[in-house]
Parts: sequence; structure tokens; C-alpha cells
Amino acid sequence: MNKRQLRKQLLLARESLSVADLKVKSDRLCQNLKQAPLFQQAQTILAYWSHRQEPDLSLLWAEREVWGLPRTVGQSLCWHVWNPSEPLQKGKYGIFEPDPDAPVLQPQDVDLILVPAVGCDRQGYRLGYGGGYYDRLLSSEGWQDIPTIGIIFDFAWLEQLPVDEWDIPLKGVCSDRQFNLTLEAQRVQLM
Ligand SMILES: Nc1nc2c(c(=O)[nH]1)N(C=O)[C@@H](CNc1ccc(C(=O)N[C@@H](CCC(=O)O)C(=O)O)cc1)CN2
Ligand SMILES: Nc1ncnc2c1ncn2[C@@H]1O[C@H](COP(=O)(O)OP(=O)(O)OP(=O)(O)O)[C@@H](O)[C@H]1O
Repeated sequence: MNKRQLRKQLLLARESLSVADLKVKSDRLCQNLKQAPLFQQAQTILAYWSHRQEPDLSLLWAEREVWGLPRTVGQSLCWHVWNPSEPLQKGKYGIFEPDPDAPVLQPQDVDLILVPAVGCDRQGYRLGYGGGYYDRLLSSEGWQDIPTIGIIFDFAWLEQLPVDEWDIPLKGVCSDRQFNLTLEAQRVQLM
């Protein structure tokens, strides 16, 4: 299957989850993240506001006062400081975004990126909505060395995704069933 067909199939499966199932799975996923040393040791974490039944990270908001949320600006993502008590506004694609006047986060301010995904594979490759936003971000100056964790429900964790030359593998994946660093990330950490 190519990326477009896979995206369609995985989005359909995700959007068929019941509200109750979505909550149970999202809360389990948040618990798995909370237990990961990478999460515990990170100060400033970039997250996302759930869209189209993505795992809902709400259970995490109480864990930190400062988060980073993205705003799409042209072809890029701009990251703003967000405190969970602050309101968000609907942006392009209907996704909730932070106030454009909120302080901007630079890569040196960031310890961890929680990357929303439609699917991930064992090597950490990611399928997104097809905009290329995270691929462009993670290939740009300053952003390459920040740990990245793909966030998905377990059914979207596949053996192997089709890979394009611009795809950059994530360091790990977290689902409602497990948190896993890729073999490559584990190898680099051991060195
Ligand atoms: N919650 C959340 N916020 C996020 C992302 C995300 O994946 N999840 N993004 C991650 O990048 C950025 C937004 N990226 C998006 C990219 C494309 C579409 C979209 O709706 N695309 C069209 C057509 C795509 C196509 O060419 O096939 C569509 O799906 O109908 C939506 C969001 C920033 N914010
Ligand atoms: N580093 C990059 N520089 C320029 N263009 C890029 C880069 N990475 C990806 N793109 C462009 O983005 C488009 C979408 O890529 P892809 O289908 O892999 O997106 P995605 O990872 O699913 O989407 P998203 O990150 O928005 O969720 C591709 O057509 C590609 O041309």
C-alpha cells in the first residue's frame, strides 16, 4: 500500500473509535509517557492539540506549567509557549492553536517533541497528514538533535511504512500499549 492509501485506512480506523475507547486509550498512553525517563527529565516539551481523534494528551497538562504548541505559518511550524489554562483559537485545518502573541520557543529551549502521527513503524518512521510540516521542522537547523517521540494508538504501529528520501525517523514511539525507543536511538545512547 502507498502512503495515501495507508493514511486513509489508518485515519478511518482511528475515527471509528468510540469516545469511551478514545479516552481509555489516551489516558493509558499518557500514563506510559509519564513513566518514561525521557519525559520525566524533560523540562520544556512540544506537544499538540488533538485533532481528528488523535490521542488526547489532556491528562499530561497538569504535569507541566509550560508547554509548546504549534501554529502553522505558511509551510512551517512556529512554536509558542502555552500554559494549559490559556485559551486556544482555531487555525488553518481547524486545529486549535496558541495565541500568535505568546512567546516563541527556539530549538535550544526544547527538551522533547511529542509528534502526532497517523502511523509509525518499528524503525521510528512516521506517516502524518501529508503536509510535510514535521519533516521540514526536523531537518532544519537546530532541531535535528532534539529527542522525538511519535504518539499513536497501538493499532497504528506497523512493521514497516513506505519511506521517502525526506522522511526522518523518530527516536521512539509511545502508544497505549508501550513506550519504545528505536534500536538506533538505543544504540546511540549506549555509545
Ligand atoms: N494535532 C495536530 N496538530 C498539528 C499537526 C498534526 O499532525 N496534529 N501537524 C502536523 O503536521 C501540523 C498540521 N498539519 C496538517 C497537515 C495537513 C492537514 C490536512 O488536512 N491535509 C489535507 C490534505 C492532505 C493531502 O495533501 O493529502 C487533508 O487531510 O484533507 C492537516 C494538518 C501542525 N499541527
Ligand atoms: N525536508 C523537507 N523539505 C522540503 N519539503 C519537504 C521536506 N520534507 C517533506 N517535504 C514535502 O512534504 C510533503 C509531504 O510529505 P509526507 O507525505 O512525508 O508528510 P507527512 O509527514 O505525512 O506530513 P505532516 O508532517 O504534515 O504530518 C512531500 O510532498 C514533500 O515534498
